[in-house]
This record gives sequence, structure tokens and C-alpha cells, in this order.
Amino acid sequence: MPAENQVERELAREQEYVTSLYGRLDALREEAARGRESADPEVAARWRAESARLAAVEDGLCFGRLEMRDGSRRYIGRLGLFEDGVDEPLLLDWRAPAAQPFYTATMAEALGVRRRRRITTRGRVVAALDDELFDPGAADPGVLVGEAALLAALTADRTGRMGDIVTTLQAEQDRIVRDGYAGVLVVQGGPGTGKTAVALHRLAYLMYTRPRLRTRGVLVIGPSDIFLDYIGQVLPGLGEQAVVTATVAGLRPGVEIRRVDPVEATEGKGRAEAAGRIAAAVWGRVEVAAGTGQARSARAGGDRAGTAGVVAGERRAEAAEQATAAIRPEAVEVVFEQQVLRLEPAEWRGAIEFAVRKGLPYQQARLVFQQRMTELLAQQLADRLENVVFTETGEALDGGTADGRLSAADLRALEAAGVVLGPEQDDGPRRLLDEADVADLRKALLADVAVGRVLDGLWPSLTAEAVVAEVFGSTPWSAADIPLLDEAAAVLGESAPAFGHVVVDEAQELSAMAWRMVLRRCPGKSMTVVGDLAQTSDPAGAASWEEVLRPHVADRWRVAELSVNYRTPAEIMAVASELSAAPHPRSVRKAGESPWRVRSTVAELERIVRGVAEEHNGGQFAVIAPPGRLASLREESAITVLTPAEAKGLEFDSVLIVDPARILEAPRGRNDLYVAMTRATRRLGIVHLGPAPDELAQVKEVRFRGP
Ligand SMILES: Nc1ncnc2c1ncn2[C@@H]1O[C@H](COP(=O)(O)OP(=O)(O)OP(=O)(O)O)[C@@H](O)[C@H]1O
Repeated sequence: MPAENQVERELAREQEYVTSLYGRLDALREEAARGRESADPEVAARWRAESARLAAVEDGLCFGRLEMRDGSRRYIGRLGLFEDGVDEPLLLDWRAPAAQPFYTATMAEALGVRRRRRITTRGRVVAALDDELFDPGAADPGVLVGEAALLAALTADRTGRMGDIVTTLQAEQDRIVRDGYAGVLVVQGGPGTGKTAVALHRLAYLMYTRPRLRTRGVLVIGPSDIFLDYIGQVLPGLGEQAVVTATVAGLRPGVEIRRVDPVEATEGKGRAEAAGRIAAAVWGRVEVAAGTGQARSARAGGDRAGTAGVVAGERRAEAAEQATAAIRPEAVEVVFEQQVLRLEPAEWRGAIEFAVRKGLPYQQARLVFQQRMTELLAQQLADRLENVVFTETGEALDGGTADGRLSAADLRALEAAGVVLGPEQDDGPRRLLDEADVADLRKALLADVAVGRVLDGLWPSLTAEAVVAEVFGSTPWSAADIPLLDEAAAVLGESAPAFGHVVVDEAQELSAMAWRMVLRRCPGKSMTVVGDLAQTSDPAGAASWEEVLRPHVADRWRVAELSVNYRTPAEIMAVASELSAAPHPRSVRKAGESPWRVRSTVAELERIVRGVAEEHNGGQFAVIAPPGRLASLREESAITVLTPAEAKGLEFDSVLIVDPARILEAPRGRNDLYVAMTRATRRLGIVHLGPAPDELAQVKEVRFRGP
């Protein structure tokens, strides 16, 4: 034990250093404040972002120090700080390679470290120091790094917002955070293993090591808005601001979800086959000409959705065949300025084939088709106008005057097309229309309502909404419709915003269609996917990562596992494990309190819930109840009531589960109850109506005394 005055001396010394770091931070903030005043909006915006970055690292700016065997020292913090003209940083960004031993040095493998010091600050005041000495001869105390600081972090009251774990990141987590794998990295682990935390830290790490990601954009997808709000502060605290967060539904803004689908519909809409149905419905609208085998394969190959597009490509071919069977052999007639123009089946089918062969999405191909059709029509019109005036032998024909001049109707048609002929131009036998005139004719045809109607009949304009409503009978929209709308929009030709890296949290919940939607936004397929297959509750959710990912990325994915539960105490994990056959993460600590259950009647339920809520003091408390239960309590803001789905990814000091039997009735009810039970960091109570479900038989029954 170091003498008290020695501790104080050390605290004073670190305080001096930390104060100097804040001094440097303040100076940078002032510089950024000046930059914000710049007249150049781009420069001003850059400095505003820099200001926000500097503001977010105030708390715990510096949290560690490494003392190396060679006598050098490295202070570690949320961002790098430098002194003008000095190479050595004043503060090392936690993501820098030189900071890594702070997370990974062990007694067995000290990585050149003699002493690792954790620095706890309150505001700008150094409040505590916590040292570990790496004595080569000493026995390894265990797998946890900086155990005291870790346990202090884990037992602290929750605040309702997720904090970063940058000061206590464990070695197994650090390995994943710094994993530079360029494909899809799946982080699989049981509840509370830090998957969310690790994914966000990895994102911050990647943005640091690949600064181009900051301009290409990064996206974090989470299961609910509550969850996105819960994790919202983590990245700014790690020095990264430019991150877009969204739920899958939020990726298609403007669509309102007003319906819950039955289980079978959710499953059906989530399957990859739905993509084929959408493609077939869209392309089936086009009257595809016979003999388009070549065109079809060109289209399938041109599908931008990559491997997944093969399904759509095949479906398009099917649609083409159906359409071929239903072909109208008639010629198409168009009346334009009193002229009847006629396209033979071979001509208009040729135009369709030509457009289809381009391999473009539906709406873009439609424009090509329209151009082609109006080209044919304009040419026909031009030829006719020429012929009205003279035959090949130079004789005047009907509609023209005897001296070879244009009739009044001809002139009107030309005028409507914007072709202006001066009196001197209409002066005798010669070629009247040049290329520009024909182009004008084409434009006029394109703008003509009657012509448009005929073209639409052959190749109609479509909206994603109309397609999905037709194929799936949806309206109003459900959550499962969102990926379908996105799919239809993609087939039609809408391009989705692209990101350089995408994090998907609670990824087990995504259906195959939702994966297609997400991957459309990540063309480089660089992703961090975190989830737990034992927690899947969506009926269309994942049962295997391989099944979900292989169709999109082939072999460019791999799994990293987390095995330690930092959230749920051992007592709660012991009873929760009854619900899942999956391997359970080892809890790092005990709560010292056993979970309990109490039997209630429906009439008594609310009184019990209020009583438990009242008994709870300090930290976060939540009630987790099946949808429909405790409706009146949900209206109140005093007590947080969530469904298992809403509770996904969140945590609370104390959790009360209501009506577990009803939770178990859901399609993946055991997983839902497992999720609910593993949200607590300290205390878990269960109120059941009637006898306890078998799964909870092990939980100690108590009698509720009431408030
Ligand atoms: N190294 C660590 N230091 C301190 N706290 C940690 C550490 N790792 C995880 N935690 C804490 O453990 C809790 C669980 O982490 P997180 O929510 O990331 O887990 P998860 O695996 O995503 O959980 P779930 O799948 O159950 O939603 C959080 O409070 C997190 O801050």
C-alpha cells in the first residue's frame, strides 16, 4: 500500500498534467469558435463539426496512462492532443496502435508495459488513480483487465443512456474493436456481452484508421427509436460525430406504419422470394415481345443487386414469358395533329426489346422505350410530310399544293412540333426537315398527352406503393412492408443512399428482405453485424448467420464471439438460461440478490406493479409486459412499461416482468422472455397470473406484502 502522502503526491502530479490537457483542449475550442465565424460556409461548417467533436470529449478526456519498461509514458484519452512543433502527443487517442497495450497487456504478456494506470476524473478534477504493476514474475490474476475499474463501472447506477466503455474495454472486446476485416464481421454473443458497445467502438476505430469513411458516411441500424436514443451519446463521446442512425423503417422516411401483420404474413413478406414476386409484378407490366431470350439474360446480368439479383433476374424472365404469351399482335396507332401514325407489332416490340436489353431498372428502361418509340413515330411523321409534298419523281401529292408546297394541315403539324418554316423555306422541291427538326418532332410527340397514353399502355409508369399494394394486398403499411417498398423502389430505379460502413445491431431480427434493403445501402459490403441468434423474436428473423449473409457476400464474412456477460448477474443468468439451449455467457459478477416471482390476479396486477416501482429507488426501473397488458400504465410517464421487443438492447438496474405466460405465447416467446429477463443489471422480479410457467419454476416464489 503506498503511503497516503505518496498517493496525494501522485494525484497532484496527475492533476497538473490533466489540467494542462484541458488547457490545450480549451485552446483548440477557441480556435474552432473563430473558425465557425468564417464567411465561407464550407469552412464554417467544418469548424462547427470540429467544435462539436471537441465539446463531446469533455468528460473523461484523459482516462489512462501507460508507463513503459523503457521509462516512457503515454497518456491515453478520447482523442489525440498535440503541442505545436512536438511529435510526441500530449494525449494519445485510444484508437492509436500505441494505446492498445492499455487494453490488452496482461501479466503473462505485458507488451512492454510496467504500469497501467486508470485515471478517474470528475469534471476536470482527478478523483482516483488505480494502478496495475506488470511484474514479470507475478501470477496472472485472471482474464479481466483492470478488474476494480471494470466492476465499479458495471455496478454503477444506470442513467438511461448508454455510456462508452473506452476506459475498461476488455481484451476479447478490444480484439474485435481493432479488427480491420474488410468484409462483414459478425459479433455473436449472449446478452450483456457488450456487442452493442463493441460495435460502436469498432465503428469509431474504423473511422479513425480510415478517415475516408467520415466523408463516405457510416450508418448504424438499431431495432427501435428508443434504442437509437439510448446509444446516441456513445459515438460523440468517442470523438465521432458524423454518424447516421436509423431503424430499418427509418431508412424509408415518410412511410407510416399503422398495422401489425399476422405472424404468417410477416414471415412470408420477410422471405427472399418476395423479391422475385416484386420483380415479376413490375416487369410483368411490360408487354415483352416474343423472342427476348437474349434481352432477358442481358437484363438479369445487369441487375445491380448483385448475387441477390439473380432471383429477381429469373423472375423477370418468367414475367417476360407470361407477357409474351399475352402479346397483342395488333399494330399501335397514335393520332398526332390529325395524322394517324402506325407502328407495326415488330416495330413496337422491337422498341421494348431494345429498352429491356439495356439492363436498366424499370423506370429508366421505360424512358429509353419512350425515346425509341417517339423516334420511330417522328421519323414516320417526317417521312410522311416529305411525301406529302413530293413523290420520288417530284410530283405533288394529296395535301400538298400543286406546286409542291405544304398544305395548311402540314404546316400546323410542323408548327405544333416547334418547326418554324419561313416563307422562303417553303419555296419548292427540296428536303424540308433536317435532323434538328426531327428531334423537335420527337420532343413534341413525347409531350403529347394522347401519345403518352398509348406509350403508357405498353409500358406504364409505376410506384413502389402501387406494386406492393397489388402483390401483397398491403395498406395501411406494416413494418414488414417497408423492405418490400424499398425493394420495389429499387426495381423501379430509385437509388438508395450509400454508406462506407454499416453497423447492424440486434441483427438477428432482420428478415431476408430487410437484409436486401440494408445491403443496398452498403455497396462495399463493409459491415459490423452484431446479434444473438438466441434472442431472435421477429418471426422472419435469422436462425443462422450463414443463411442470412452468404447469398449477399459469399465468403466475405466471419464470426467473432464474445463470451462474458457484463450486464446480467449470475443469479439472474442461472434462471434465464432455462429458456435457451444456446451456450450462455459467463456472468462476471453476482448481484447478491436472487430473482423472485409472485403470483397475482389480473385485478391485483396494477397495484403490485406500482408497489414494486415505489420500492425501487435510484437508478433505472422498467416493467416488461406483453403487448396489450398494462395499457393504462403505459399512458403514464412515471413508470416505464415496455414490450419485450421494445426492451431489446436496453438495460435497467431493476426489471419487473409481467405475465410471462403471455410473453411465452408469442411465435418466439421463449426468446422474448429470455431477452426480458436479461435486461436487469441488479434486480429481477416476475409477476405471473395463475401458476408460474414451467420455465420459471426455479425462480423463488415470494408473497407480495404490498406498499
Ligand atoms: N468492458 C466493459 N466495461 C464496462 N462495461 C461494459 C464492458 N463491456 C460491456 N459493458 C457493459 O455491459 C452492458 C451490456 O453491454 P451491451 O449492451 O453492449 O451488450 P449486448 O451484448 O449488446 O447485450 P444484448 O444482446 O443483451 O442487448 C452495458 O452496460 C455495457 O456498458
